[in-house]
Amino acid sequence: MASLTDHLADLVADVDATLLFSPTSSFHERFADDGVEVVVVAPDNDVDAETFVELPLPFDNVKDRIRFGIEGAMDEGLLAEGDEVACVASVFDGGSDAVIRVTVDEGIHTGIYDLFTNSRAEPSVIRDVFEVAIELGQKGQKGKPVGALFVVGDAGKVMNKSRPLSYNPFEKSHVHVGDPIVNVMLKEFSRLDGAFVVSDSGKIVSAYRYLEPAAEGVDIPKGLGARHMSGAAITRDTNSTSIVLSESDGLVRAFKAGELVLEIDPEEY
Ligand SMILES: Nc1ncnc2c1ncn2[C@@H]1O[C@H](COP(=O)(O)OP(=O)(O)OP(=O)(O)O)[C@@H](O)[C@H]1O
Ligand SMILES: [Mn+2]
Repeated sequence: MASLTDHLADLVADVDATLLFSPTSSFHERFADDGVEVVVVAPDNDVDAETFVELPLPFDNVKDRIRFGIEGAMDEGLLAEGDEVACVASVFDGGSDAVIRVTVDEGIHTGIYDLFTNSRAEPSVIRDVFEVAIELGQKGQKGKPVGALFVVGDAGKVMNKSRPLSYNPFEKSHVHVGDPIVNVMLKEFSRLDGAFVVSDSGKIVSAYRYLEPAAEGVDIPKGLGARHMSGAAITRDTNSTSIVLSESDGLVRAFKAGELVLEIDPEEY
């Protein structure tokens, strides 16, 4: 046991900050007089933490969750390059069951925090679109895998860089993503070709859009096809964010400024 205890002591030695992921109140209180910066990362600030980073998605992938927390804390000036951080998180459902030590550096920065907080679209809109894409990835359309492409934010410009493949079923309607009925409609229409265009505030502007962004210089992982390429490229050509569900590998990916910033397996949610 001694070596295990030593290892744990090493893990947390001389850290500059502790990140507590979704702590209970009593657990959080124990850190009050610790003498190091404590940052709570959670969906809500139920524990009234002084320094708090809001998690918009549960991020089942612990690396993504930690990246989100660290990038958020960096953005708020709580952490800086070179800092040593102890992250206390739950990997299984058993409360705070893991301690992970991370050195803050550029390598950890994927833009995952930026994706939600510095997009033109409201963070809740990005989250709602993610949720639709994740659900669609879990269930498919009538049991069959489907793909879908959502371009969120800067809708006017996105419309200018695209053309209709057919009649727009959302023409003149004023419906918003996040509304349960609308989410059912989006899933129905995922059989249609092309992209959904969603405004900054979450209004569904169009379905059936064929995107025609300039794709030169867009560098996305090899093996991804036209849906992903056009979805990535439009985010360089406009101020939008794309959320893409792949029909072939079932993953949900997000692109911003022409780059892949997040990859989620819906089966893990
Ligand atoms: N430029 C585009 N704009 C909008 N939608 C597109 C565009 N190109 C392709 N798509 C849509 O993507 C669908 C799949 O195309 P493709 O297989 O080349 O993409 P992919 O990136 O491999 O995606 P998947 O992993 O889902 O197969 C097409 O049927 C079409 O609906
Ligand atoms: Mn394909």
